[in-house]
Amino acid sequence: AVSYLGPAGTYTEEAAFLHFGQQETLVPAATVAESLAMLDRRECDYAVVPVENTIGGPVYRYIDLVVANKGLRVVGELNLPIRQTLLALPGAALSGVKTVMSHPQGIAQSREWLKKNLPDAKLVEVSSTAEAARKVAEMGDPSVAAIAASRTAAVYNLSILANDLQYTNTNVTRFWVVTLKKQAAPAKAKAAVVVSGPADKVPGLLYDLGRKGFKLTALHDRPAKTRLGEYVFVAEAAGGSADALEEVVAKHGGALEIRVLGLYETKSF
Ligand SMILES: O=C(O)C(=O)C[C@]1(C(=O)O)C=C[C@@H](O)C=C1
Repeated sequence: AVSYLGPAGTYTEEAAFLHFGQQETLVPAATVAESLAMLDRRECDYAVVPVENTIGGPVYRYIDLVVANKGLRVVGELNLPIRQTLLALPGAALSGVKTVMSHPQGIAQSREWLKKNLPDAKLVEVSSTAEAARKVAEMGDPSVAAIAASRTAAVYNLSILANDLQYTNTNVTRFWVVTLKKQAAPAKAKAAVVVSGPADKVPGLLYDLGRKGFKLTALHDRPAKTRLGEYVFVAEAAGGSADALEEVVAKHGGALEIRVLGLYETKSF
């Protein structure tokens, strides 16, 4: 089974379905933390987690949760185009909308549209886009709207008041598929490594990764919570081999603490 940030109708559910199809049961969780806890409790084998969006940037809360659980491995990645719609009760009018609810990323992606079309609306952050839609249906108040996927309208019997709220039509969210299970890595893949230590030791590591065929695709710095100048970096790089990665990790493993978070293939939709 696969856990995802629920309820039914989230983008994470769509990503999970695109990755696993009918092969796995999809199980909604109230939060990403809860969806990862389901792996610890062996209730699910995999979890799908949003990690980055074109407009909203990295979802640090979620990346930190994945990194904090040292047994987790990234075994897959999906890039999913995100088109945001405004959902409300059937019969509701855009001019009557006073409150807009969504996941923080949904609000961030729609900020320009909201400023132009609903400048006075109160913005309320909830746990997911589908949770916002579910709440709109439950409240039965036509002045409350949700930013969510168009397909989510049908899940909660809502109407679409507006389409394409996202700032750009190249809006994409990146998801990781994570697991506690041991799984064979593909021969040539994208790699994610968690690197802890002083910042000045990192360029050497990145240089050697590049030399060995890994093209850097992302670099995140998170607080190590030890002292200023020390960080937990998450570096992602594509195109190298497992052997080359092992070599580079061995070379730099003295100056830095390096953990391979995963070797995985990327699917873009
Ligand atoms: O709320 C959802 O529908 C989610 O799946 C979460 C999430 C995210 O965390 O970025 C996923 C894709 C979109 O960028 C908006 C929200």
